[in-house]
Amino acid sequence: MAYFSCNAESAIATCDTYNWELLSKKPRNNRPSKITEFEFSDLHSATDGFSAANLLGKGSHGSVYKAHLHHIKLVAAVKKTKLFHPTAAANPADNEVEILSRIYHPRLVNLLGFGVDSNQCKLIVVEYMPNGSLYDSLHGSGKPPGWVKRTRFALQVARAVQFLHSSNPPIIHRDIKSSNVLIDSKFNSRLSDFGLALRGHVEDVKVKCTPPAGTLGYLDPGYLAPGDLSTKSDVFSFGILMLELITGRNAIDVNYSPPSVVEFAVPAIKSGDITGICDPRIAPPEDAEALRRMGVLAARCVRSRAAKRPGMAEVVECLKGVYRRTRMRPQICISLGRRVGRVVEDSRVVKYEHLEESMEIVRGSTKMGSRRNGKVSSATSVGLRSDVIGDQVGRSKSIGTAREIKLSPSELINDHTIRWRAGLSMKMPTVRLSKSRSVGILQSQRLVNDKYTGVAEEHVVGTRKLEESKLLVDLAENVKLQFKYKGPFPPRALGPLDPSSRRNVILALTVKGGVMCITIPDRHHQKGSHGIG
Ligand SMILES: Nc1ncnc2c1ncn2[C@@H]1O[C@H](COP(=O)(O)OP(=O)(O)OP(=O)(O)O)[C@@H](O)[C@H]1O
Repeated sequence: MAYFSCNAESAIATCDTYNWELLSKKPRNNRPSKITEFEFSDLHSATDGFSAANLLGKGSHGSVYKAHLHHIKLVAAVKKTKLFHPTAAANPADNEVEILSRIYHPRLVNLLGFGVDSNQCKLIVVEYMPNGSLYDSLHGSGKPPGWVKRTRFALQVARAVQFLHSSNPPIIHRDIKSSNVLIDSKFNSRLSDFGLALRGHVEDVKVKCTPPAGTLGYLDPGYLAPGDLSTKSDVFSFGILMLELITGRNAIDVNYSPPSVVEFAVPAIKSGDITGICDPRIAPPEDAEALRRMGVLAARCVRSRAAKRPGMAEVVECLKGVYRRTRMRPQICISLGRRVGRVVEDSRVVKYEHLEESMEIVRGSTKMGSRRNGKVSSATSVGLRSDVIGDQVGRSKSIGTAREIKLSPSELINDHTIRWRAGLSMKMPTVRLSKSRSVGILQSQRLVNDKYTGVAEEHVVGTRKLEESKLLVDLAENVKLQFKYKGPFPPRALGPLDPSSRRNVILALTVKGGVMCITIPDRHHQKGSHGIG
């Protein structure tokens, strides 16, 4: 193709199978559609002549415009790149198209097509990301994201980087930073900007001969010469991004001393003072352990010796656990009359690891007969915070005998509906507990997340006094949670499982065939205001 004959690199690309996807009928790499070569006139009219109204932003390699491609019913982003000297060693636009045309991943800002203008400037057409960048989200004037969102963003970016590193040959992004992480319409993060990316093995001539590049603050300090490059340079940049997520600080911010986020955060992480460096604009996470793990992981990623940094597969695994823990609070769990062992075995249990961990805590603590089979089952209060109750009871110890209390049906239960409510300023999802005997978890936060991403992380503030007559749980942001179930009426209420724990109220309600346990972690503990009946 003439498009790639403008410089040496492109010529190689032409000989290589760069354009296979343009030519092949069936898209590969799970790409939903094949890459299109757009007419300039189409892109021109789609962007209203690259008008200022459609300008999305400017980068070092060009300007990005929103494009309404009516003829194919698509909104896209068009990167209008600067004119590069034909003899320049590497044109980022060519490079970006070359690499993106070979890959597709849901956590990347994927290539849709390309074009060229009358000056032979490349036009790169990529998926449109309507919710700005992670940089904007963290450092802009809007409400900063909470911990659930932050850990999810981290995990999603990690997955994207892992995908790149595990490609054959590997792709090293070389410019991982929060402004290159864009947020899509479903508030998922996507890695973008492949202008500096290198595809090849470290021993390949191209990789060995390309001078170091990246963004100050994110750049691996050990990457001083072409030969120093490895996937671990991306790991370093990703570690900075994680520190940015934890602290809410820029990679380098001269308004602080020390200006480097590494120097600010890593000593504190090493000394165990993770909460001391948390973004002060948001409340600390429910699960300090999750944050500690993320902090330790970030500190490992930014180690000065590349060999000591973890690989992205390990990073992803660790972040999966972190995300899982973070989003488990608050949670509402149901165990319908099953033995603990079966719960653990049940592959449908979404939060397997967490379940197992939590069940360790309560094993044998609250035995009650299952109506279904008459066997003794454990009431699995899944999701107990080991950091909250661990000190008192230990992981595998009993947390006490359930005490029966009476809750007034008139106030607590209304037409088989159990309500927790505070001020009602927004509509919340209703969770139906099915009669099915399968074991599952309903997470209020998850459900809320999906629909109300803007308030995802600040739902549970804590428990109020759980009186005989009413159950009132205040939720931040004036959130109401409402759960419906089709159990016997009225349900029998038990709790708390651990009367000595002043920081959790655990309510167990018998429902048909088993027990529903609800754990409400208390973040804003008020002394003396707890206890039941
Ligand atoms: N696919 C997209 N959808 C929506 N907006 C985008 C898209 N790609 C880029 N942008 C916007 O355009 C801006 C410029 O993007 P670009 O990738 O050219 O540069 P950058 O990454 O911000 O900076 P640099 O090129 O110096 O690394 C971004 O900050 C972003 O706001």
